[in-house]
Amino acid sequence: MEVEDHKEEHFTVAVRVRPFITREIESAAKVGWELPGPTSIKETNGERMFIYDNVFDQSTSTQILYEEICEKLVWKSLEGYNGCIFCYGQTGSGKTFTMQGSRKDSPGIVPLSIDSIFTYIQQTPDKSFLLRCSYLEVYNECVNDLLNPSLLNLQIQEDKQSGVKVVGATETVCTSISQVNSLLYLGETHKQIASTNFNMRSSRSHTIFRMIIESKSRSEADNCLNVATLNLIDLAGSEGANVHGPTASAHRTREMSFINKSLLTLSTVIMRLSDRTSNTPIPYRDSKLTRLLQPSLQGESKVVIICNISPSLDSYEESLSTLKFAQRAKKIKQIIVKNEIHDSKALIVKYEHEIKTLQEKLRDMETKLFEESESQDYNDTVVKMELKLSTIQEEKDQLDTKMESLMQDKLEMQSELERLRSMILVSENVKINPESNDAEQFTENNSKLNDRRRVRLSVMRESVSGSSQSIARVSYRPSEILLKSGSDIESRFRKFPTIDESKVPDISDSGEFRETMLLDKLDNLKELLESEEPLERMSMMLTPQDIQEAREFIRHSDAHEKKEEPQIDFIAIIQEQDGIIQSLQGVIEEKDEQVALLKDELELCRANLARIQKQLKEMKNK
Ligand SMILES: Nc1ncnc2c1ncn2[C@@H]1O[C@H](COP(=O)(O)OP(=O)(O)OP(=O)(O)O)[C@@H](O)[C@H]1O
Repeated sequence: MEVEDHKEEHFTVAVRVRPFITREIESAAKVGWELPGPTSIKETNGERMFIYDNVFDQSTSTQILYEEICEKLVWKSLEGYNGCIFCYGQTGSGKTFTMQGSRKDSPGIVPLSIDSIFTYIQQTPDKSFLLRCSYLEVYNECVNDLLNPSLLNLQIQEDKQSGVKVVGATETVCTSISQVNSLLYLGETHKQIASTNFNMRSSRSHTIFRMIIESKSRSEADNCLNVATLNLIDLAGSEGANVHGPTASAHRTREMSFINKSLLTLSTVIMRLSDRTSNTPIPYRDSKLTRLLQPSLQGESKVVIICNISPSLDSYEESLSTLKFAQRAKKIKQIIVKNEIHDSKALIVKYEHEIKTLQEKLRDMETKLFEESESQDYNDTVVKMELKLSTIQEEKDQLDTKMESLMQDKLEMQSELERLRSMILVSENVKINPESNDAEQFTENNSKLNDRRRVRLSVMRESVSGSSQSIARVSYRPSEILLKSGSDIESRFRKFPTIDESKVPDISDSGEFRETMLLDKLDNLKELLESEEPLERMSMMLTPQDIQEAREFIRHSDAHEKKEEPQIDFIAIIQEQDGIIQSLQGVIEEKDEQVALLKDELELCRANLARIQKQLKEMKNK
């Protein structure tokens, strides 16, 4: 603690005379006091005159009063000096009007102080502040929390370090004027108010709005911290028996006796403090009010007392008593000290430390997030998955197309089968007469077929000798199969012996070929059905064209050699092909599942990436 200039200071004491109110005007009350100057007040019907720091007449607004005697004290509290402002006076003399006022028409000292505090903070960029507010009332000698009505009869504790403290009282950290005003409003709703003969809205309790102001230089070099308490007190008014009339309830009488007792104790404390020659103990502990005011009254605070009086002669005695109280208070001197703290117990230091730690954590997290979002691995994974997805999608599309064409082929084969069946029936039952017209027709067809056979053989030979790059159909020898495929399938079948063209028998003369060609193809087809590769299996499928060609070829040879056409099991072929179609459907379904899974995974990856980027962006904005 540091003594400011080591100078003694008096309490600042001012008197405020309110205007006549309706009740007084109606009773044609006479003026009891006149104001000869800005610091003096004199009896209208006598010689008594009192001098104070300020005397405010009926026309002075609370704003002027505040600027004259309160503003400096509030500023001082922001520099680390405790401050206490309270209004004293008889009931209905204007204490609440002066302390609270009305926000709209005539703001009181409390809202004006709050404005000053925030203006000061705004205009002091080299310091940081922390503001905590509490709002208490002393009602019937019980300390109640006005910010939490369930907290009643709180205990007052006193220790050397933290001074007088109300245990468990709500302390709210406030960061804006509107937040403090909300607290005030909340407190007002819980305050004890009743209607009396003197005041429609009479305060039945003493209320203490307390702000604890921590302030600290923002310079690293200066680690000194100031903590000040600003108490803004609206006392209940002293009351005579006439305040409630002869029919006063026990409840009101009890309230009145508590109010008067505590005010009397305050009066005694002020009297003892003003008489420095006396060694009599000061009875702070005789009332809750004086216990709470003790730190301010015994020398730790700058104090401003506003004594409110009615101008009416009818209230002369009460006003005189108030003026005498003010006169005693005026004599009190004290050495004001600035509260400087050099340890880290203050909340602002604790919070600053927490902020620093959190900022460091945030920076770490930001770096991690940045690294992760920038990580090649992560992006690679996304790219790889996208690629995989598109490959599988392509494969699936390819399979879909093949599937469609297979289905089409199957339909054609079925219709061909029907046609062939009818033809087989005809050839079995009907003997062909070579002399007939039919035979002529047959011979003509036969020669056309032989032409086709020759063309076909030359294509086959060309293919086998490698002159054709894209082989539509490859025939190695009669027992080999007919293939339609791409180069991979082609190479797969290069395992078959390479053909020696000179040894290729004349197809037209080969009776074996006619019978075995389709059967071989069927055998190969069966063998390849075991294959793992659906595309290869599919490529081995017989097309209706294959079947028709083979059929015609066989029929022609049979006719030529006058042999019976071999019975080819087309139903078996279709069934085999159905098997392939089914297995293909299975593969397509698998692919569908894979695509769906990959899409989900990719979505997740993208969502994660978006989330990380968003977090990063928010952190950067902060
Ligand atoms: N300076 C003033 N100008 C105009 N009206 C005032 C002034 N002071 C007080 N009044 C009016 O006088 C009445 C009583 O004032 P107020 O309630 O502030 O008295 P009080 O001292 O707080 O009374 P109590 O001790 O019973 O609570 C109110 O109607 C208030 O509006």
